[in-house]
Amino acid sequence: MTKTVNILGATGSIGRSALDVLSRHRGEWRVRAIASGSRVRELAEAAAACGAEAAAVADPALKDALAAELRARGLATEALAGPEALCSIAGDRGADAVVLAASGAAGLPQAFAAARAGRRMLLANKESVVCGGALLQSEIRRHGASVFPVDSEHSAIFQCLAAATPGQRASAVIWLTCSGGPFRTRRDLSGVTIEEASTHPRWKMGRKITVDSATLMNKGLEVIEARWLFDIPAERIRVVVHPESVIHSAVAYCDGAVMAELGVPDMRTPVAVALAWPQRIESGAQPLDFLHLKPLTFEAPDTQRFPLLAMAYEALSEGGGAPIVLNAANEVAVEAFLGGRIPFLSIAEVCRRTLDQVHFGSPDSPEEILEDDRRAREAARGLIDSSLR
Ligand SMILES: NC(=O)C1=CN([C@@H]2O[C@H](COP(=O)(O)OP(=O)(O)OC[C@H]3O[C@@H](n4cnc5c(N)ncnc54)[C@H](OP(=O)(O)O)[C@@H]3O)[C@@H](O)[C@H]2O)C=CC1
Ligand SMILES: CC(=O)[C@@H](O)[C@H](O)COP(=O)(O)O
Ligand SMILES: [Mn+2]
Repeated sequence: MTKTVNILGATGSIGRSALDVLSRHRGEWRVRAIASGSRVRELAEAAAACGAEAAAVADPALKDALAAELRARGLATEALAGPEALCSIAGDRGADAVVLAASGAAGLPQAFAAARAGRRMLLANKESVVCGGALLQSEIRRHGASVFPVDSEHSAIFQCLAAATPGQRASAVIWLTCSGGPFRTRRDLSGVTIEEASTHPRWKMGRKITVDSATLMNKGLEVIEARWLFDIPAERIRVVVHPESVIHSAVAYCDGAVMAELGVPDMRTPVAVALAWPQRIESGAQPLDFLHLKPLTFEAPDTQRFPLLAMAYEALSEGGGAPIVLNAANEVAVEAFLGGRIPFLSIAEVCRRTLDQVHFGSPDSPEEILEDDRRAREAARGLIDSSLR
């Protein structure tokens, strides 16, 4: 029987990878609804390509523009708009799975909606896991939702942990691999340009996550993401720089065995794993050829040049609202960097100062998380504005 899927963030890098994988399995999967932030033309084009029944933009003011784009393509796709429409798509009980691939904390309400509706969650939006923390995980458990990580490292860990018993997990150590980003070997980061920070050495991704990879904040977010997705404490999550990005992460067991997942860097693989698990389906990714592999290398991360990785561990250890504050400050700082308002090195500086200045207890609801997020953003923006004066 054909299964149905909804995709949040359908116009983005992950969304397009998901649509590509799905296009290879039209007999088994049908796209029911898709959503994006504000790019209505791209969303209508995606609707035309995948035949979605409904399409939604986050910006409520763009509903008519979206409807016009859909009409212009002769589509009967229903046009929806606003944050509630996106949450309805995320929590749609008529869909067999939902891809959560919006960028940033904007994806948090959608993750809670999917969790509360007990959905099969194909989860790429790491910021919702970072900000949602224990609360999101408890909602997932309470409502019987299931999470299939799409982030490449977490997909690898998920696969490496698949056969582990609770006892084996209890002492397992996670090795999160990290490409090192574009500045792995660059000593002086003071003159980094927007273009340099927006070019990843291995992966083609959205702008925000690409800059996060350049600061190593992406790895910091992924440490926090791993802590919650796999219920493993930070002390047993280690980061190793592996510039070739062939090993996507590994799990070390107490008997010395290390399970790793390898492959060419192509996000269609983790999307296909999440979509089909426990089956395996064609993703379109090239096979890995061991006979033509260059040497695989490893080194320790440099937390002096890349302080955001250490800051993420610190936020985890502080607990409460600290991960929300760090994530919010980072989103504001990356946006300011991409807008040419602050230099690259100020991203970490803004995060450091916001983390020192803003403290919240553990939130009790998604609304409280969003309020903490809002207040942390305000503080980070204040710091940026005062530094520019
Ligand atoms: N790209 C990758 O390879 C990987 C990405 N991830 C994670 O996946 C998520 C998506 O990343 P990526 O695809 O690179 O990002 P992109 O910037 O390429 O795409 C972001 C998507 O989110 C949509 N969007 C923007 N604002 C909102 C909103 N308020 N509500 C709903 N959707 C919105 C965008 O719509 P619009 O086009 O209209 O702006 C777009 O479809 C991030 O959390 C990232 O960390 C994780 C691992 C790898
Ligand atoms: C593809 C993916 O999952 C990204 O998160 C990727 O890992 C970024 O690479 P680095 O953060 O290791 O540079
Ligand atoms: Mn990743």
